[in-house]
Amino acid sequence: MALGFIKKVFSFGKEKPAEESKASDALTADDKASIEAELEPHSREEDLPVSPVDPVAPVEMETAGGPADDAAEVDEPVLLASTEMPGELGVVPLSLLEAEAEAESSDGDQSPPPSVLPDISPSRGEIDSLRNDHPLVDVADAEPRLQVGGSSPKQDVGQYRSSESISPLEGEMSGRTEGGKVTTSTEPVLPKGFATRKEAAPVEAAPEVKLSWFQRLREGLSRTSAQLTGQIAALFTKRKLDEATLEELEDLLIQADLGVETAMRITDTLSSERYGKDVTGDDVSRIMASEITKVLKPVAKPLELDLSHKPHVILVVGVNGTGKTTTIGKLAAKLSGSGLKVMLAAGDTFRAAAIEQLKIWADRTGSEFIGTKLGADAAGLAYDAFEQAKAKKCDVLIIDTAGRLQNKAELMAELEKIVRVLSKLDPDAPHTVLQTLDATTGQNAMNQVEIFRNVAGVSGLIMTKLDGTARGGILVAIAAKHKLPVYFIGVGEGIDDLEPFEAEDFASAIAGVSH
Ligand SMILES: Nc1nc2c(ncn2[C@@H]2O[C@H](COP(=O)(O)OP(=O)(O)OP(=O)(O)O)[C@@H](O)[C@H]2O)c(=O)[nH]1
Repeated sequence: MALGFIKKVFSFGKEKPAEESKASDALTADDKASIEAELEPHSREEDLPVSPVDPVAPVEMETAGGPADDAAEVDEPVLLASTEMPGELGVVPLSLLEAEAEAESSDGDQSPPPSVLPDISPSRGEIDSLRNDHPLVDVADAEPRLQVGGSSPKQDVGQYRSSESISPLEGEMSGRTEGGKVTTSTEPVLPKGFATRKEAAPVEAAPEVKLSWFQRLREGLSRTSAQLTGQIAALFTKRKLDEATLEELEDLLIQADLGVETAMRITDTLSSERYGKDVTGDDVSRIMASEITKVLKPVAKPLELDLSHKPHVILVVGVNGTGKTTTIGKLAAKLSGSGLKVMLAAGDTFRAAAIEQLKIWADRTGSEFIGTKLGADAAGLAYDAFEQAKAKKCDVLIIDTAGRLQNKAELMAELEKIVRVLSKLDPDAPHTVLQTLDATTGQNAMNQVEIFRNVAGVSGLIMTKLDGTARGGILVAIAAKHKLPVYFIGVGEGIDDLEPFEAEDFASAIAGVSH
């Protein structure tokens, strides 16, 4: 296609018609040389001057020609394309170009108005000579490269884009000549020395992988297990099993909160199997997992519901912050998810946020909700809840309670009263007293079980936050001492992050072995 014209466009500034180059004539030869030298490096797109963004066409302008002053610098083989195509195929009507050329030739002032692209618009003479030189090529053919970004050439929207930002569609629209023939191609044909920059494929964010509950349990207990297995491995490096190593091992196991009873079970078994022989850390871990499983298996029980009660009343107790409210929400989700009608009662009347939090869980799980005002009598609320749950034929009523151990006497009195009131309505109520234990608290959990067991007659446990930096060893000690059922474990804050307690899983996570 109009190669002559393209050449002209590319060599703009070097072969200006006399009338167009008057402004630059004012420059000295030295000035010109320095300008040319300065222009030379602008062979890369990023070096081109950037114009203000066109509000009419706020599109992917990679390179834009500035107003007329800057235009003199665009002495580059930059292909031009329209961002907004006036008229058919975005071609500037010939009449406009002619009018522009006329205006230029008649205008005494040689510095063109900034809104026009005088530096690259062909003059009338150029257009005519283009016609004569290439009779088969319509002038319009050349013009998609010569664009004013609006319908009027007077608009200050001289958007120049490098060929790299010309879309394939535009490339297709802008026919070109090859060997004198008009061709169309989807890719813009670039001059030698140029290459189309391919857009880098967007980097896909790695999908967030949610760990399985067992992985979270393992991770939560990894501190306990890593510390323990590391110490055990160090203890048994190139040592035969003797009294001293057994004693040291027992100490390590007790420090890991497993309790004296379980620690002795492990050392006894190890001693009977390997006394006087070489022992590796793996041997100890395997025996440890097996002995812990034996301690936990009897307490890993499902939470039994007696649905003949309607409602089966579950009273949830525990120190504040151990996860009572969250666990109630998770339980409600499981129960209502299996079609049971559940009511949640906000018996922690000391904390407005606790009431609000339980209400949110009730809404989330489609459970009935009953609450009272802040500071109201919790036992009264428990009574009302029981009556209402009966009236509404709820299958399960779960009652939240306050857990401020710092006021132990008051707490004991309140819990005792709740239990007493409930048993007036049903001698077996509450049918389950669940205590939540925070796995990150370690040894303190043992004391908590003792206190709440005496006050509220705890009948089963749920250990929460086993996904955190848990110190799960204490559950083994509690199981060995209290033999209370452990129903579930909390492995996250989400509604589904409550798993039935499995002795083997827990034991192997603590011992750091796979099973
Ligand atoms: N990571 C983790 N966080 C938990 C788990 N269970 C509860 N939590 C968080 O522990 C915090 C305390 O939980 P709550 O349910 O409010 O505890 P609470 O015993 O009802 O506390 P009070 O209302 O103050 O008596 C909240 O931020 C819970 O999201 C769990 O299994 N894993």
